[in-house]
Amino acid sequence: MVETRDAEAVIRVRDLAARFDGRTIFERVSFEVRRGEVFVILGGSGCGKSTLLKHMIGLYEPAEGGIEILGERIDRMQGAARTALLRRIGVMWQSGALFGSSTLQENIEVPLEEHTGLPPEARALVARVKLGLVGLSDAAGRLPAEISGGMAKRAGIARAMALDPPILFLDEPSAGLDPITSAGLDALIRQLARDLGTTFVVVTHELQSILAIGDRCIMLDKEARGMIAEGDPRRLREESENPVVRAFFRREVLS
Ligand SMILES: Nc1ncnc2c1ncn2[C@@H]1O[C@H](COP(=O)(O)OP(=O)(O)OP(=O)(O)O)[C@@H](O)[C@H]1O
Repeated sequence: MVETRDAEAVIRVRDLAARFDGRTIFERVSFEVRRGEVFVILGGSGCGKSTLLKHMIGLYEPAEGGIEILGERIDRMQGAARTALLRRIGVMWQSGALFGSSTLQENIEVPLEEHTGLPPEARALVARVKLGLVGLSDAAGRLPAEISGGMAKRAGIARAMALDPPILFLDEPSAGLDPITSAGLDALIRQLARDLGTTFVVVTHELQSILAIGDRCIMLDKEARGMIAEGDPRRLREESENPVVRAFFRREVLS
């Protein structure tokens, strides 16, 4: 595991509250994500994991509190400054969301075409490098329909990395994958964090993945409407005295 204790914070969430139509999803959520770590947001269905992720990438406006990404208040930014900040983060949604009629290579070239002035041959080269990083060099010419679910996730990561973002957000990366494919994806995430120094924020409720990839995590809870744990997932499994946290990590059923 990467030693991240003294690393600088690249994301700071302070006293964040999310409300929809007067209904509080969570409140008083505060934590930091440090450079180069794999940070996991976990919790049961409907506790607000995706909602938190959407706040962190500026899609939702906080009801209270604020979010700093790479030293800038994303929730207060607008226009060109906001677009520039958003270019510095990559996001892979659960669906992967590849363009079905384009090859993997073309899919990865899309953000390069939209956001850079690189000539076509340089875009092609960068796309090849990104596909190589996720182990898909041989699949560059294939269409999304011609690849497996695990390959689609890898391609989604390659596309999210097209602009070399220092922070990557992954929404339920192992959803729909069998355990072996999922373990391969976990290994890839760890490798990218280690080799490239990329910071990962991963939303998941897959216990095996959390233990395999997470340097640190927070756990949200629907009933508590907020955070009920923060720290190294392996330590939480051993040491947490919160019955909900213990039950989650030890796969116990709460009575
Ligand atoms: N735009 C929105 N408008 C109204 N309610 C919303 C909106 N987005 C999320 N919610 C509500 O917030 C709650 C938390 O949803 P969210 O999708 O964040 O949970 P989650 O922890 O990611 O769940 P899951 O693991 O099932 O994906 C749900 O009750 C959902 O209906």
